[in-house]
Amino acid sequence: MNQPILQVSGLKTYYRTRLKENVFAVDGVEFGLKEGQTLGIAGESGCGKSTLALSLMGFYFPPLHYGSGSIRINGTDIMQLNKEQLRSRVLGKEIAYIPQAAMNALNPTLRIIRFIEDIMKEHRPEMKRSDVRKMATERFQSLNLSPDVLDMYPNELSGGMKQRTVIAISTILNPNVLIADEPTSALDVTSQKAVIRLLKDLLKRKVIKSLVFITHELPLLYHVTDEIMVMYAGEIVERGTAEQMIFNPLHPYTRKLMGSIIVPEEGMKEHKLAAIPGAPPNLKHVPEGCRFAERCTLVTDECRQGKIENIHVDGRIYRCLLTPEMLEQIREQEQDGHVEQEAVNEESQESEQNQEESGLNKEDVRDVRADTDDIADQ
Ligand SMILES: Nc1ncnc2c1ncn2[C@@H]1O[C@H](COP(=O)(O)OP(=O)(O)OP(=O)(O)O)[C@@H](O)[C@H]1O
Repeated sequence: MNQPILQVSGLKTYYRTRLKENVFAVDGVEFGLKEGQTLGIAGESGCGKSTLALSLMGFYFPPLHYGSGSIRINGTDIMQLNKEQLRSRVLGKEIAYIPQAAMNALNPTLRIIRFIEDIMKEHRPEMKRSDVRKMATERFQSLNLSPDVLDMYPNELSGGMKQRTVIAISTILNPNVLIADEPTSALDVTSQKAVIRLLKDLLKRKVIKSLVFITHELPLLYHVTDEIMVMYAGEIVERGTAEQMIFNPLHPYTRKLMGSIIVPEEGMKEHKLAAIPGAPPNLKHVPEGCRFAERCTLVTDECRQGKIENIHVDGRIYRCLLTPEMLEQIREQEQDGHVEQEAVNEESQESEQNQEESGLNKEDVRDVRADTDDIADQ
């Protein structure tokens, strides 16, 4: 297949606090992204998702610092570029980033067209204002956004429309990679679906060539991305296809994450939640061995020693000492226990006590996917 558009190797980045302590927020991250690929990044709050996004953009401004590793975009290691080269050659063109809550950061005193004019002034100074407007109008029309929006102020737009407008502005230079950080959070379900439809449209029309979608809602990614990576305490602990990660997660953390997430969509409201006991480790003092060990029900002494290597199986990767066979055996035991528990609960009418250890009901996720696809096809 084609070469990766984005190739990240051994990336380590950290925050240097005012007290001169280091917070190792991204610690040895490796992954590649090819043309046409969509990759989801999921994990609890504070596991390093946004820091990874900032790092990929080369946004190293104190307190964030680059430690080591490489970030290659179309073969160019962006860590070898100076700030000016990064700004003129890479940002917005090769890789674009929509930060969390970007829609609330638009200057309220400017009409939408001004944001686009400013970008084009910087990157295509030869373009006349009238041509910029023509291009913006065509782009908005092609993405099913009303061109009337171009003459409106941000505060005149609804939350969902504002978010879609931000996405349209951020991709105006047709970046190879779009990184969207929690683009659907704080939106109602209808607006979430409209945002997802827009992202799919951007890919279909080849405005963008690949997508990285960051969220703490792992199941949401099933509708959006082909592959999913789960982050925990600065590391990638598992990567696989969306199908594998949602329905057959291997890493004990991914399994817990699947059992703990609130998905505000039809069909999932009945899903019983099981919070993950404990908290992630302090990233100022990362523990030896597996970083999830303190919260893992399958922990052994061995997990707390040395470096935990990635296991590669069936095209997926996970970081745990347990083999796939052992994990499968444990899953079967859990499921047996779960079925027995359900029978007891039915008898005693105490079904609320019944909490799943991991994994969603397959029908639930498929219902939501069908629902989203319906909307996407409209
Ligand atoms: N400016 C900062 N200075 C010091 N530490 C920081 C700073 N910003 C983030 N961190 C720490 O870096 C770690 C990773 O944070 P990050 O925001 O990347 O996580 P996240 O997974 O994106 O979380 P969320 O989903 O809440 O945005 C956390 O331990 C966080 O406390």
